[in-house]
Amino acid sequence: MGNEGYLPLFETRRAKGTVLYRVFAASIFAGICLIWVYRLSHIPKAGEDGRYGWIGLLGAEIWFGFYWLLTQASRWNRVYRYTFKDRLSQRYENELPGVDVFVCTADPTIEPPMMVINTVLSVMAYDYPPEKLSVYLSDDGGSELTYYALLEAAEFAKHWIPYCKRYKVEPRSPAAYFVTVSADAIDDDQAKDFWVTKKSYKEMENQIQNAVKLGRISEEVRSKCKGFSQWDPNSSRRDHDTILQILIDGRNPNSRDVEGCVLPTLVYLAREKRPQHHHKFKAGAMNALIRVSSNISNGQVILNVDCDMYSNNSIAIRDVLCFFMDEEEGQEVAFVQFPQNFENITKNDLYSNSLRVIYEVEFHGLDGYGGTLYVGSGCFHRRETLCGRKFIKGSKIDMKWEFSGQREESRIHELEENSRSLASCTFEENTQWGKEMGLKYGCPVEDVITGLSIQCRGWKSVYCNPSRKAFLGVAPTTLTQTLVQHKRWTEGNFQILLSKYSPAWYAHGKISFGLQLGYCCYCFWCSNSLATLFYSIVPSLYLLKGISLFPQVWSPWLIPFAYVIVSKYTRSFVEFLGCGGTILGWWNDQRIWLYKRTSSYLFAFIDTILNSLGYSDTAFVITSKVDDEDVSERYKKEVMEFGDSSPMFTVLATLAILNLYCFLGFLNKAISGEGIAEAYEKMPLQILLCGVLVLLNLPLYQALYLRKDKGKMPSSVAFKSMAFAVSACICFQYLY
Ligand SMILES: O=c1ccn([C@@H]2O[C@H](COP(=O)(O)OP(=O)(O)O[C@H]3O[C@H](CO)[C@@H](O)[C@H](O)[C@H]3O)[C@@H](O)[C@H]2O)c(=O)[nH]1
Ligand SMILES: [Mn+2]
Repeated sequence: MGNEGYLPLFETRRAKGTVLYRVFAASIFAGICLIWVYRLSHIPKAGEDGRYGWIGLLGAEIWFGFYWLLTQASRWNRVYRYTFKDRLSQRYENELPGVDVFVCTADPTIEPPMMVINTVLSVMAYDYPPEKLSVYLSDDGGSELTYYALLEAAEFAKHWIPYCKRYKVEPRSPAAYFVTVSADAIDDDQAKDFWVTKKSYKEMENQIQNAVKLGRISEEVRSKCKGFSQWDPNSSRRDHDTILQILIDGRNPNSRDVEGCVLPTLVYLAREKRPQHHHKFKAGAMNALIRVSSNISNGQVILNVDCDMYSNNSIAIRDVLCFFMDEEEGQEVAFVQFPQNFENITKNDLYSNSLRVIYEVEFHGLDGYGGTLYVGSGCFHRRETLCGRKFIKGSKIDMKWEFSGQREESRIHELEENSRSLASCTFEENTQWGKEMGLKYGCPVEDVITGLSIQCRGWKSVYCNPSRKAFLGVAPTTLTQTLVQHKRWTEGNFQILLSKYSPAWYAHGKISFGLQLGYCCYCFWCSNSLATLFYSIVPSLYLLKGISLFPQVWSPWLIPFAYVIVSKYTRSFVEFLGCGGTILGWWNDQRIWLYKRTSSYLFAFIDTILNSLGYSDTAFVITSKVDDEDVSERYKKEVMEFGDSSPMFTVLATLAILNLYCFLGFLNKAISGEGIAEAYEKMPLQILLCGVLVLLNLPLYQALYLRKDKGKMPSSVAFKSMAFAVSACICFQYLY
């Protein structure tokens, strides 16, 4: 428009102190270069001690230096976004677009129906015109229990939504609301409604929990609702017809809440599943939802949330529309991603699952280069760009909502019937779905690759991180779950690097160079495993043998090492605290950093290679959102959980024991031989490295040797890893 006096709907501000940061980063890079020079110029000659170790370290340090450069892309140019929601209301309140919310669930045992409907209720209660809001629940578990819970939720919504709107409550997930808000803090005029609403919530909860305990739907309930007839006795989770029901039709004049206001549309969908057709995990579910919703509500904006990520901020949609509807810059924005925050993080974030630095620093950095990653839950898309539309400068996507009339109850059945085929197994055959349209198939991080392809078509994205968190989810609460989740992400990211859409080459020239580096930073996660493994094994073995691989105390070459180590860790420490972490949290983060690189990333690396050779299939292991009581007790006390015989633990324990053996062996030799001080002068950094590895592993030694509870390391893992570690040390000591 370029009109005068134009007031934008959002504003972008650069982070302060970038110049200072850049100077600091340049100085670290100078240190890294000196380390490379040192390594290259001091390679031991053939036949001298430590030649192979040295060359290996050279490789590792070149890798780390290169990777460090990649990570700079996400710090170089950080930006923050601020929206003007009042201007949005002033200009567009009557023309706001339709918004379709997709909630995904896949398994009623690890994603309990109560959790699912709380998420559904939280998004139904968005501060948004209800006739423009539609909520779709995709149930890949095809579960009668989830369906039943949704039926109950549709009833409860008639009380819950008016309650939320009248008293402007936050958060709007009833479960979260009733635990965070105490009755004493409620005004007298609200108190009565509070108790009535709470009571009806509890009643609903009871009904649903009883059904869950029973494991099936009682005949009495079944006979009350004809929807259950869609489950025939022969159908199973992996083999059933499309189940689709419009529980509330927002366009039906009769669907009203207790105060007579219109309700948002609510739809249950379990797409068709057949054993002979691959269902493509979450991407498949999302694509079915895109089609089905286009027939029912066809909102121009699509929000996806996982079933555990309830809306914690009822005005988040308005934040998003400030980006989409801004007259000058809005037309190039394809999606708006919110950070994923979690409500079950403990004080010191034992498993480092809050991903603090990624969401508080790195994504702001990527945003400065034209867009953040699409990371699934908490992302708003324009329907058209998600369906494959290319960006053309000057062409506009109209967001205005057009009211298409009311719909009588009799027509709902017809609508359900003709929507059903859109979710069938065969619908996508010979179409572009999963390729150019919708979410892409074949990658366990369907979101990241889809977002990248959208950006490669010329679109930008926005990272929106307001101070009131827009979504809160459930993070893994055991070490295994954490490592498995990271393995899936790492594997997916690595596949993207090797795919047609590789940010390393395909994206070149299509997205900005900074963003390209930013993507590479995540896509190269798994390549870190080899360098990290080398660094955490070989220097320790050489320490045991008394061979130095780093500069000695009085050598000037120690200075670049010391500078890089101190400045890099100081930055990381300050950054971590700045993102709201604790000191112990930072220490835990270092441990998980090590564990991820030496197990998740390693397994992801191996699997991706096997996969590309055709030996294995990619899977999507769903993260469990429930725990046994004693597991969650330990989680709350921040005691690490090792009670699982995962092969990842064997690797971790082997490394931990190896380092302990080397460290103790070295101490023993030094004390009885040349003395600690002399050994320290000769090998300061190796002692430091091995010592830190031992310190980081303290909880693991405890789990191996001291703990008695169920979270201790299983004896089979302990036995195997002892045998591996000790034999490796002995072989190295005597044979090499
Ligand atoms: O066949 C499937 C498998 C999973 N899901 C759903 O996908 C979501 C994500 O699964 P979860 O096990 O919770 O994975 P997370 O690692 O926690 O999820 C992150 O990573 C995923 C990609 O790996 C993204 O899709 C998610 O949005 C993002 O939050 C859940 O709602 C599931 O119900 C399906 O709908 N169908
Ligand atoms: Mn999840």
